[in-house]
Amino acid sequence: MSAQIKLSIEGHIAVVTMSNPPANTWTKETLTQLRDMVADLNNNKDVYSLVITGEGEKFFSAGADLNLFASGDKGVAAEMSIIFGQAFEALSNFRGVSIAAINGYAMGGGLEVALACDLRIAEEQAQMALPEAKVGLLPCAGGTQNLAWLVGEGWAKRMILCGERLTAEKAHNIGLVEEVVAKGEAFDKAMALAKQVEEQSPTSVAACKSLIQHSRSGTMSSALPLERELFINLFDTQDQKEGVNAFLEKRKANWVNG
Ligand SMILES: C/C=C/C(=O)SCCNC(=O)CCNC(=O)[C@H](O)C(C)(C)COP(=O)(O)OP(=O)(O)OC[C@H]1O[C@@H](n2cnc3c(N)ncnc32)[C@H](O)[C@@H]1OP(=O)(O)O
Repeated sequence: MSAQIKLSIEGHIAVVTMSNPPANTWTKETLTQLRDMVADLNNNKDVYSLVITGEGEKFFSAGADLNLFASGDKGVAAEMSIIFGQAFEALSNFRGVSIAAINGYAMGGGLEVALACDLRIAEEQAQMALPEAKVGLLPCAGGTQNLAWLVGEGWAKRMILCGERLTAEKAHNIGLVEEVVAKGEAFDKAMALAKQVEEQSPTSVAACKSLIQHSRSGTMSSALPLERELFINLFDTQDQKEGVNAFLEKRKANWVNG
């Protein structure tokens, strides 16, 4: 079977393209491909960031392939919810910076994959929703938690309980996406941000990301000692010495990701 989740590596950036026409929907196969791809990328020390986008002009992703749920088979529900969890948790835990370039509709699991990323850039015509309840389902791929965390309970409830679909502008106003760009420009903007990431030490970025993730589940009293511990651990890396010395020597740092 040809890849429906396509990968290309451009310098230090992994470009992941959802390519399952017509709506770039998620199936067991596409989720397995994403899960395994992110695991491989985590082992590639040359990759510092990941940009994910949808093929075509209309859809980022319309979420789970609803044909899979038509029979009402509970076994399929269990299988799909597990692989959704594995794929999107792998993405959330990606060592580098992940950026969703939302180039069209991001619905259900299609928005949840963007919510599993660190950053989101949407094109002006993109629309976003978690409409699972409209079809008797619920967002089972982190959506209830990630959305509420990102935009607060009020807007999460408007979107999940009332099925409200947001324009890119509205999504920006409530903090669901950090930036809105013109049609056709999300990918280039995401790549530019990923290039910006290359100026940071990848070891620092990985440690900082794990600390920010910790803020969701840990307490301040556990986070502050962890911050100090990871700060001290950076001094075991070459990147720490390279970064400080490059500054003092007024030159660009050459990261080794270690
Ligand atoms: C844990 C995760 C759970 C989930 O993700 S559940 C799924 C949540 N997602 C949705 O409910 C979105 C369903 N799709 C839509 O509501 C609409 O699409 C849009 C509003 C996004 C766009 O509407 P329009 O412009 O009229 O396009 P169109 O004709 O509906 O879609 C083009 C083709 O794509 C297929 N399609 C769209 N979404 C899905 C889907 N989620 N599962 C399976 N097929 C889908 C359609 O059926 C159609 O196909 P054809 O051209 O053969 O008629």
